[in-house]
Amino acid sequence: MQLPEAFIQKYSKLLGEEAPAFFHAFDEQPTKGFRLNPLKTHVEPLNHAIDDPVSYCQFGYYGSVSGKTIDHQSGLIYSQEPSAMYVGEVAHPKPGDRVLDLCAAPGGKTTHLASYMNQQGLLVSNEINRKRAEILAENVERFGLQNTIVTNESPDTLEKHFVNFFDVVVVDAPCSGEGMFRKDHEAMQYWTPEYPLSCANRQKKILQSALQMLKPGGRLIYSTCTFAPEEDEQNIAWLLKNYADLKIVPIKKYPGMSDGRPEWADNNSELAKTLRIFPHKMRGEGHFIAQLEKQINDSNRKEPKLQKTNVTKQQKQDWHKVADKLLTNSIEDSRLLVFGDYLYAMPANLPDLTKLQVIRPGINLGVFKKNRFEPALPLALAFKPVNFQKPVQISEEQWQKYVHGDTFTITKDVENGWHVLTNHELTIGFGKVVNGVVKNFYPKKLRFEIKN
Ligand SMILES: C[S@@+](CC[C@H](N)C(=O)[O-])C[C@H]1O[C@@H](n2cnc3c(N)ncnc32)[C@H](O)[C@@H]1O
Repeated sequence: MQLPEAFIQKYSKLLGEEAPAFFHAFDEQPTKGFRLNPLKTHVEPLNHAIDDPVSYCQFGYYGSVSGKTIDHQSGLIYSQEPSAMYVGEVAHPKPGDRVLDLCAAPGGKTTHLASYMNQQGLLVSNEINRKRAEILAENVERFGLQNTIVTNESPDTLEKHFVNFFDVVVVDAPCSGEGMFRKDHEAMQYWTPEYPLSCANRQKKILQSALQMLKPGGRLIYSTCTFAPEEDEQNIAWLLKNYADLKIVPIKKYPGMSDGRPEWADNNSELAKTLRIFPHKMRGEGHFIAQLEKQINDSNRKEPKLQKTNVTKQQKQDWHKVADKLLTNSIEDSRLLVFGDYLYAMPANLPDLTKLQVIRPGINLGVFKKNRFEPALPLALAFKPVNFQKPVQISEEQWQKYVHGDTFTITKDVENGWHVLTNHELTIGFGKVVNGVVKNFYPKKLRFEIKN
């Protein structure tokens, strides 16, 4: 790969003897990987081998993902570059925690963080870019997350709503993406010698907001997929100088992982506790990770007002008419929230969202049409087959028709009405059965064709 000349000069100087091996790694194939979704691992993948685990990630495997498979469509797997998997592993929130993923699209870290939370607590997954936030919401829904809301805010707006609120904040920062060069050659086109510094300034602003939202005793996980010291050790050095209440928490280093480089910042030896993944030392594209803790102080912590349900009597009736026949356990009415024509189930104890741009305030349960309610795909994906009454098992051939948007026939003894469709013990979506024909409600924008 033809790396920019200034890049070669910079890293020759920084890495010395190690530099040739580092540059050589850019000519190797990128490393691919995926994580299994523990919310759905009552079954093994159908279409992907899990014989090459990533040693440092509980859910991670090496291998590439095919999107047009039951594994992917059902949310059983999520494609993620292996070194990025260590960010979620370091963050490792507990069920019940309040967690913020501040720069979240397309959702690699969010889905990973949720994997430890077992649908409990609250995960706020935020993305500043609207289009990317919509893709993030799609991935959150595919993964079946019940405790996650997706917001589309700038960090400085978000910070006003969640002061000292979160147990864990992840800042997977927009960066100069030097670790992406091998995977995405275009990333190199943006690179100039000045680019890392301009990214570092933007990252400092994001970090300032992140710290406002972190509660005393909480942890901040900062990561980038770049090698640039300006965005990595130098930003952490800046934090330590400017925030007396922050301390670095060491990160466990697996074979091949490297210490952060104090000499690439202000020589503060604490910076060695941060972590670097280099592509010439491990099977991965490269990452920088730092973990910091906000010391306990006596700052005032005011609990925010909670979001109240706003569903009308008629809407409640329309929802229950469908839900009572579809679900084995009901969703509490106090969690129902209407946004436009859509009905959502909020996570428990959700703070008031009135002034925020919200893409998804919880599970999208469905849409109110004139005098009726139509269940939506995310409701099917958020639960297991056992959580639905009378699930209908479909074959792989029927699944292919379903994801293509076609109607298909099933045995005539299946009752008319809404049914969750399953394959291989995984929920796939909803179909409306009318006299042995399954009407297709798979969202148009997600449809795809399998060419045999
Ligand atoms: C490295 S990507 C995040 C990847 C994501 N965490 C994942 O694992 O899938 C950084 C994200 O930050 C967003 N971003 C860009 N400028 C931002 C800003 N000023 N504040 C917050 N986020 C920003 C980008 O749109 C991008 O989606």
